[in-house]
Amino acid sequence: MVDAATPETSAPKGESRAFEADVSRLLHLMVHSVYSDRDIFLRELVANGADACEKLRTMALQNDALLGGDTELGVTIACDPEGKTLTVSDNGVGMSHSDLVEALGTIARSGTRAFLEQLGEKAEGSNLIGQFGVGFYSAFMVARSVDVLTRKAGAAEAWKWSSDGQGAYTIEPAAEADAPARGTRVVLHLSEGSEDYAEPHTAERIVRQHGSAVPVPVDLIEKPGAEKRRIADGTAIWTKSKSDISAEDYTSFYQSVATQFDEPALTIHYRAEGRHEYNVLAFVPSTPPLALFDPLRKGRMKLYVRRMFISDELEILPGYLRFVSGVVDSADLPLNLSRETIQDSPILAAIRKGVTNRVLSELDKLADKDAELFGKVWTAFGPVLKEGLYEDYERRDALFSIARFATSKQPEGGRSLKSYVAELRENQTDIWYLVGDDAKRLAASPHLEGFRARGIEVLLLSDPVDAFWVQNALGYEGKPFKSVTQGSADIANVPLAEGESAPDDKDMGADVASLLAFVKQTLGDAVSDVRPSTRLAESAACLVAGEHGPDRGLERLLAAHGKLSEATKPVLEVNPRHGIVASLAARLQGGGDKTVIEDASFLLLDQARAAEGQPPVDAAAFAQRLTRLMQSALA
Ligand SMILES: Nc1ncnc2c1ncn2[C@@H]1O[C@H](COP(=O)(O)OP(=O)(O)OP(=O)(O)O)[C@@H](O)[C@H]1O
Repeated sequence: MVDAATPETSAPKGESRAFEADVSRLLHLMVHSVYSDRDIFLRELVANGADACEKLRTMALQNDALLGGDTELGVTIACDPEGKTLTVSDNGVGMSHSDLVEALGTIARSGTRAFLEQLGEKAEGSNLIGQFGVGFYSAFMVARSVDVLTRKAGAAEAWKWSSDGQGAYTIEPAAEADAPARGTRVVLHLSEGSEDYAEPHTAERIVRQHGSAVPVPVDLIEKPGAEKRRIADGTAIWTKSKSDISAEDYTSFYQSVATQFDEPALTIHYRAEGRHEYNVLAFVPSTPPLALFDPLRKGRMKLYVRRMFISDELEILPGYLRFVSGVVDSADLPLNLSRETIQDSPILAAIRKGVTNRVLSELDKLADKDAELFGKVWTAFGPVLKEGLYEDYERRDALFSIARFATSKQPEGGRSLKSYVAELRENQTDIWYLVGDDAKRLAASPHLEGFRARGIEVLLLSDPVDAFWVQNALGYEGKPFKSVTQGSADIANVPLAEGESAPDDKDMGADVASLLAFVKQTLGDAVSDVRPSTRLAESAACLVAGEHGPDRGLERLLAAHGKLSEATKPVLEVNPRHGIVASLAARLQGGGDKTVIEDASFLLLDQARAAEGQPPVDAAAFAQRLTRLMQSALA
């Protein structure tokens, strides 16, 4: 919220200032934009005017003198086809000198920053503008120069900001005759080829398309001297009944409130009644918003109280639902509370709980009703929703119910835990999982062989957050989660699938047992143990974590983030029935030169690491060993 009447003590007279470097870059893009839907600039300016009105309305609750006699807040668009200008005015909160410098010389919006980052060094990405909208600066898509005349509510002085979008702008005191009594007037001197925007029917068309999104009335003045005509009534869409709202109205409101340009995948509109009354209109996008993985995890819900905008900074939905945008309008919250007091209010807590539960249950319903659409939502937001599995114990079951996974049987994803559990194999007591950072590598992991041979399905978890929730989740429907790379895999009781065979420790002859002892001695400190595996069918060896240490995938993740002071030593599991193992065991029994067996021991370890996407323990030694072995094989 803006501070109302900050006195401007030592504001300089006329001065020229350079734009922040990023603004210049952005403006360059705007001016040279080839983006075809330039209409968005008007929508951005009208939205800014409406925001300014709402800010003032909220501030006036504490200090009604700010409104003075001018209490009907709104936005006016004035066309001048002859003068080739288009003016968007509001009688909202206005800007002081420092507000101007801050707001119109730098980049404040996180969305705009993200847009620039997304663009990287490329300049040709200007078609992205349309997808994200870039606020005030989009005016330079159609204007060769822009004047902003503004007077902050309650202030005596007014300011004029001007720029041709070429790297600098000027600010000077506005002539009293030019200045609005309160609020902001943005005058666009239209550039060649954009003169059509000075035509009243163009402005009217654009506003009508998006009018239901604007929470204050919008008037049109068709030409200088003409009467105002109302073209949007400013009725808040969420207070209307569903039957009076068209799909287009919902979409355009969504696009404006979410600053997204896609269709919503899910629209949630309802009125909660009972102990607390509030209206909710919330949307799940169909494509991920920018800055989705911003560490601040800022939400996108706005709080209104009886149609009065209060804040878009309050946490209404938990961080893992930060992709949901929309509005909550409470009938019960007092209007004169500070943001901090509202944040702690029990009424907001009740709203938070109600809306969170509702969003999750609507997602669950969508999953039942339209699996394909839900699949898209899960692909876009699953990694974010899964953060809830880690941090929202209370709703873990609700989240488990909507979560979908890639599994060894269904690597393309979309498997629910419910269906996993419904198809457990005979004697299978656990939900098995494999964690890593690469879905493809997981699907090809040797750890899965023994599970495959027994028809046991394994969840393949490749999102960064997976390693964390799965470690402290108790289980699902009484079945614990168990890592296939940790501890001993007691799956021997699960019968083999038809035509499959898999090793078990009983398969191991005394010669293999001596080989494993030799390998262990050779590898020394590099491993904590070497033992026969029930996990493997085709591969010769794999690495697993001890029973109590972190899972292999989690350990790699912690190490990558510098969160592991000392790596634990893995266990090397060897397939006792593998051809290599049998030959090595025979060679060991036969006595003679042990170099080959030593080399092979290290190579077994290194190739098990490679299967996990890890480099060899010692790259130079690895190369020498491999060369020696190839030489003797080729000799
Ligand atoms: N008509 C106006 N009245 C008062 N302040 C304004 C007006 N237009 C712009 N501003 C100020 O300029 C800032 C930047 O505007 P811009 O449209 O670029 O982004 P934004 O409105 O903050 O972003 P968003 O659309 O995501 O809310 C605004 O936050 C506001 O402080």
